[in-house]
Amino acid sequence: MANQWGQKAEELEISNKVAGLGLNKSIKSLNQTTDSEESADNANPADTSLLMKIIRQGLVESKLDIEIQRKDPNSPLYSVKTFEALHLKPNLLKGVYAMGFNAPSKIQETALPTLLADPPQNMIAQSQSGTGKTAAFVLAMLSRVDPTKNYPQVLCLSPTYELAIQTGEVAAKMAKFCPEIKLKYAVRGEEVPRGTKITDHILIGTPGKMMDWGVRFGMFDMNKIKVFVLDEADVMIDRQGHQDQCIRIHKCLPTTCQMMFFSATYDTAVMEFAEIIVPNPIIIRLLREEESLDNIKQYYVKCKSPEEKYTAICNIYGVITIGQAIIFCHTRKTASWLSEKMSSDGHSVAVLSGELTVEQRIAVLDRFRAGLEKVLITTNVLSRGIDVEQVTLVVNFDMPMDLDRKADCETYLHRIGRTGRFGKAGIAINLIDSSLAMQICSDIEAHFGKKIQLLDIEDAEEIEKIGA
Ligand SMILES: Nc1ncnc2c1ncn2[C@@H]1O[C@H](COP(=O)(O)OP(=O)(O)OP(=O)(O)O)[C@@H](O)[C@H]1O
Repeated sequence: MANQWGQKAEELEISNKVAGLGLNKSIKSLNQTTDSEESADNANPADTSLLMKIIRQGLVESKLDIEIQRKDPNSPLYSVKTFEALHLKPNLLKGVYAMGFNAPSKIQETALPTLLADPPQNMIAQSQSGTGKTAAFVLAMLSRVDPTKNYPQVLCLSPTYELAIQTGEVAAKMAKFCPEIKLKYAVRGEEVPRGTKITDHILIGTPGKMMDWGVRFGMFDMNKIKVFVLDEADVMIDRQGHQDQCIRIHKCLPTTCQMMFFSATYDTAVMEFAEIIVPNPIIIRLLREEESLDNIKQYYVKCKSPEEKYTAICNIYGVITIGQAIIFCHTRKTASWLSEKMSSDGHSVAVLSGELTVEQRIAVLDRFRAGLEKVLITTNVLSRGIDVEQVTLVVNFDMPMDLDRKADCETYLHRIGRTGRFGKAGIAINLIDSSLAMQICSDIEAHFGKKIQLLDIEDAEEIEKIGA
């Protein structure tokens, strides 16, 4: 059965998974601001997570420490350096190795012994995208199942259809040698006739479907659920609709149910919510590798119009040798105007903005990574998460600002900052065409305490110096 289920995941090739699923529609409906070409083009968090998952090429290793908080000092806590030390069922261990995992990742070292311990421990875990969270909770889910009992024992909630499918695929692969474990997607399109009792052991899906099956139609007994996983907890809880559904599902779970919340980020409100609904949790956080502005030479150029901004970019290009560049615009309209202008002047340009499906975004990023285009013009759909080593120049065609038109320092950092892994030197150029943009630039300078120098774009010698 696990195979059959795995087959379903495999049948859904990336193109099927991400295209034609109304994702484009969901981007628009979830994020009103992307509706107009002329309004700020921002990222939808669920789409960003999906994009990150799909484009990731492997594990993000971290040398940073894990921070652990536990309310109950008696709860066991130890870490493992090998998967054998977890005493998994042999076929599960075989599945883990078949996936090419030789040793637990940093977050897995700490999370797994706790997740597998008896009596079960609740956990709230945070670590950045790509550090092995999904693999950790999926392994815990599979380990907890008693396959001799034919009813749902594990629920795993994801914010969207596509993210649920991603998690399901990991579970299917890991359970490859455990055909006795039955898994089922609780997502749109999956129908169970009324009056049927679900016999699968693990349900992975979205809150609406899970509510319908478990709470509204009683297709399984919520009281028998042993493990409840909330994946992408920040995205789940951030959206009011999901938060209500999560609470309603959670209320029907037995007090003995083990809760596992996993997320790349938790803002304060989300963490407060998590701590309310997860009794006595062990909280683990893998400190994230922060971006920094060290190694980045920052400049601003005064311009009077978008045309002058364009000329500024051309002047810079004419004088210094640039590996690859990313240019950030505020709206889709500006992004497409700029790309047309640059293309007609013979630059090889790619555009990545909010109207593209996740599949199209991946294609654009793949081409850019491969160096097929030298310039990537984008909006805030890509402020974070693209570590392209060869990018040497970042241009803020429009300065990042929040909804109150104030400096958005965090976005600025994500746009131009580098992590230690990609710590090569870079150049950032801010194009300033209004007093508001100037104000934002000064606020950013003050915020980071790092000088942003004026660059005279007419002066080739000066431009040459920045490339040196
Ligand atoms: N122990 C491991 N050894 C090698 N590769 C691993 C290990 N654990 C996970 N991976 C791989 O690393 C990548 C990232 O893992 P995973 O998807 O579990 O991260 P994540 O933290 O859940 O990311 P996200 O926040 O985007 O969901 C995947 O390709 C996964 O197959």
